[in-house]
Amino acid sequence: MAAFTPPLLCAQSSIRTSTGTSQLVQISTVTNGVYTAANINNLVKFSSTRKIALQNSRNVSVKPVAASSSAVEGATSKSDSSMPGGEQKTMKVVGVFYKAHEYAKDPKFLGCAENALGLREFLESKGHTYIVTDDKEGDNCELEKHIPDMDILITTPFHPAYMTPERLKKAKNLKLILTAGVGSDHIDLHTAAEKGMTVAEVSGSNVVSVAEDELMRILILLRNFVPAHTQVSEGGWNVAAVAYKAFDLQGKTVGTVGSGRIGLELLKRLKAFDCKLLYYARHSMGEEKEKATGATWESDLDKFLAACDVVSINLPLSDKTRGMFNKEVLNKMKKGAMLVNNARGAIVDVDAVKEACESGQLGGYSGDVWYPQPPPEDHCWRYMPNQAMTPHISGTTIDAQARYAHGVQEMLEQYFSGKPLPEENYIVREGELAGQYQ
Ligand SMILES: NC(=O)c1ccc[n+]([C@@H]2O[C@H](COP(=O)([O-])OP(=O)(O)OC[C@H]3O[C@@H](n4cnc5c(N)ncnc54)[C@H](O)[C@@H]3O)[C@@H](O)[C@H]2O)c1
Repeated sequence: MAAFTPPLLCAQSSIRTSTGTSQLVQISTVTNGVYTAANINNLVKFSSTRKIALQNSRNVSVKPVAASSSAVEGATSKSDSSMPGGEQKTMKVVGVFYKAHEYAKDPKFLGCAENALGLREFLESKGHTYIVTDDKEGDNCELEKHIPDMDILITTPFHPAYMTPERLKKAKNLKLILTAGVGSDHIDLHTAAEKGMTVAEVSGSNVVSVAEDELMRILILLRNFVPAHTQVSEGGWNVAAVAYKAFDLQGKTVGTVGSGRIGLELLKRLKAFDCKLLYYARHSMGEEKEKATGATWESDLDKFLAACDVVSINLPLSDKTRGMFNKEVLNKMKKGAMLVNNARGAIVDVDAVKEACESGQLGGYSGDVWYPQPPPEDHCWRYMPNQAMTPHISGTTIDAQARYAHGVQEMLEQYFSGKPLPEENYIVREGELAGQYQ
């Protein structure tokens, strides 16, 4: 790459972020001399001392700086063995999304099978074949027909296409699996790694959507909202039947298990409610984030559980977290504490949660994640007491759909032009699993 030149509209430029990393960005708009750069494409080696404000991973403000021949040491794009390297090969792309039927009319509803993440024109104009289906279960489903010759698979956690070792082994041409959203546990990541496949998701795309939803669930449980709403919808009126176990959030101890992107966003939101905030994590999130949230790190899970009135789970589903909230762990929580789980259904033991809701060990359980998805009609969580369950909705708001659809298109563009994907999106790369899945 040539030496740094002041950014022009629609040009690419290397910048150094406030966190010290260097990035290649696409300059898209300019207001009052401040350039907005989107589409962070690439990591480059770069030694400028210029600092810019990194607002979030996809939106950077860049002040133009005079050209300097010493600014760029040289851009080194890490090559990725799975990239087509700029070949013009046409590919078979398969997308698996939930069907929206009568709700699909609004074109902004990008996440459904009918609107196919808004990718059809983009893919077909490049000569690629784009097959989209919601039919993902069993040996005779539509997805199975395409597994042997698909090149790219796009899936979503909201309607997960379970990519078992058997399915991945049959997928002889499959090189790239993209998750429209966050959480790629529906893919057998170890097999994908063994087979040299790349798995990537749109990291950060729906973390605010989930954190807002978790805050809502915490309030819904504490206020005993669901029985109150059911009561009036059914023609009843009984204040006592709700008020006997309705509580304020203020003054309670609320904790998140996991303090990654969602855990942090939740803590930031909870700060306004004047509660005591704890987080359980493998590492401290650092002084700056602790100060910003007012949260305290507890590295001992037993002590953490014993202290919390409300616990929110914000972990990926991995070999280490599967079944983590079993009967023994639930019994370490305060009697009557509330549990919110928007992470993954399989992180908790289904029967242990049901029994704890029945016995009152859990004062309430709320979440939007199940295993499998969709769950059977007779799944016990639908019928247990003290629950505020929903289908998997928190990360698929219309706003989140726009972000993850954009993120998927961006990754496809990168892949087709032989460039690496945004660093933070990789879940499996060159045989290695991302840190959060280890
Ligand atoms: N319900 C939804 O719609 C929805 C949407 C987005 C994400 N999610 C789920 O939430 C999860 C978290 O998302 P995120 O964006 O915050 O991810 P993240 O990678 O930013 O954070 C995950 C955190 O968990 C920690 N962690 C992993 N294993 C751990 C262990 N064994 N013990 C303690 N900590 C551990 C990691 O160190 C990391 O800090 C996703 O993996 C996904 O499963 C759900």
